[in-house]
Amino acid sequence: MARPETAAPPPEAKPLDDAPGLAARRLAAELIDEVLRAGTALDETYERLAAAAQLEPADAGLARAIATVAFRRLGSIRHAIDARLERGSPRNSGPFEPIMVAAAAQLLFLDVPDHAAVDLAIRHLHEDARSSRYVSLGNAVLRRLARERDAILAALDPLIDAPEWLGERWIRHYGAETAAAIALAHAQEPPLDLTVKADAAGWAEKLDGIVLPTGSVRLRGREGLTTLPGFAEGEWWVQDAAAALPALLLGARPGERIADLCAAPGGKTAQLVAAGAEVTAVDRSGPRLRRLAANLERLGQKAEIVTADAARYEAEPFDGVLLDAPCSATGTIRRHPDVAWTKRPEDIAKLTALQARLLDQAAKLTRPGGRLVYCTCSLEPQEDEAQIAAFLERQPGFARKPIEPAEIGGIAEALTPLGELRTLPHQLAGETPRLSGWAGFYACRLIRL
Ligand SMILES: C[S@@+](CC[C@H](N)C(=O)[O-])C[C@H]1O[C@@H](n2cnc3c(N)ncnc32)[C@H](O)[C@@H]1O
Repeated sequence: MARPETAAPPPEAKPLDDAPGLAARRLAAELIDEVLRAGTALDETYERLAAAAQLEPADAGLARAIATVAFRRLGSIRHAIDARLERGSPRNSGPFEPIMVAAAAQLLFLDVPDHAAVDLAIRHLHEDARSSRYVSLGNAVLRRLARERDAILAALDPLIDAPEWLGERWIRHYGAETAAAIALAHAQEPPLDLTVKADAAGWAEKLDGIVLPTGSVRLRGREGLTTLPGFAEGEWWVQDAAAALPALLLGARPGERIADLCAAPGGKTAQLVAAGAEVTAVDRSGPRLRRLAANLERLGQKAEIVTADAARYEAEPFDGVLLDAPCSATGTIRRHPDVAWTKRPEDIAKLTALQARLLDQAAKLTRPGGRLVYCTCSLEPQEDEAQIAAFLERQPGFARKPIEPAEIGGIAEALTPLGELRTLPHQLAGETPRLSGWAGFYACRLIRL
């Protein structure tokens, strides 16, 4: 009798190399790979992958720091690697590229000892059969990067840290000099800005910060946010200084009914509530509205929260409407450097169409005599100045109410000739390059005649 066939036992899975620091590098390379392939935001990818990897907080933090600097300097990193790969990037090499990018980010831009960055990358390349064929190549390139670091850093051109199509648009819209200044600002880590309920000077002193001309508090440090005085008490929230301007420009007064469309996670809702308005916060994302609700709870604030597509949301017209429209977010690249590499030119056209629909609905929700502020965190005029020009053609019952320099701390360079807000990342000089700049924001204030 033939013996029954028994399946061969599965090959024993090789235990993962547990060299200290390797798990952090695995997560960093995975983050770089996934964000570039799937086009998902680094923040949400990190939350998902870090939870699955179950790393020590220090390792998870290091992985995130490596991935963030890798996206901030991706053009420079790729250029430095490619220049040392004589026959180009090897094909079918599995995770070779993200491992090399993560290692180069450490060698060129982070305070990591060279031997740790190189040794861990080599161990990592060994873990995948496809990349293990290129261990000697990877080793040679990384050692050259370490040896030639000073020359590489001296020759950096921040403009290549944005994809070519994006850099070209900045040059077209703002001129070569301003485009270079924007790219240089993006190369710096961003400062931490707070919007305070009251007593900016007092909080600046307690938290070692400076009061910016627009009223936000900019901290000199960046550590331990949730343990700082005033966090648990809900006295302030984190919000880029430029992002704090659109809600101010609406000029909400106590008791006024204000709609905040596309409100989550609620930085601007909190400002409107703090001004004493009765706020209805509308967003189509349930999870993001849950974050808004949690943020308001910490701040001890209340607003009506509505989950809805704002392009179809109907209600009794409001005294004021703030529309913080979904956009390409190219004004936030300094804070979210992955944005430069996940957005595509075709996204801008799609977003422009959605913004127009949202604007038309926002117009219906504004009472006669009421104000409508439209804003985005985009550097693209198509989403901004041109969007409003087209809106005013369609809606002759609205007119611009120009913004005065005094309303934005006297920073006249952030206003267009038509009195619209156009902040750019290189504006707002501070004590050091890291403490300078703000996000790129656009806002236009309209009134319904
Ligand atoms: C720029 S963010 C808003 C930031 C927010 N205003 C703040 O200050 O914290 C854009 C928001 O638009 C929301 N959104 C996108 N399309 C929408 C739509 N059709 N209706 C309602 N909300 C939308 C997104 O869920 C996202 O929360």
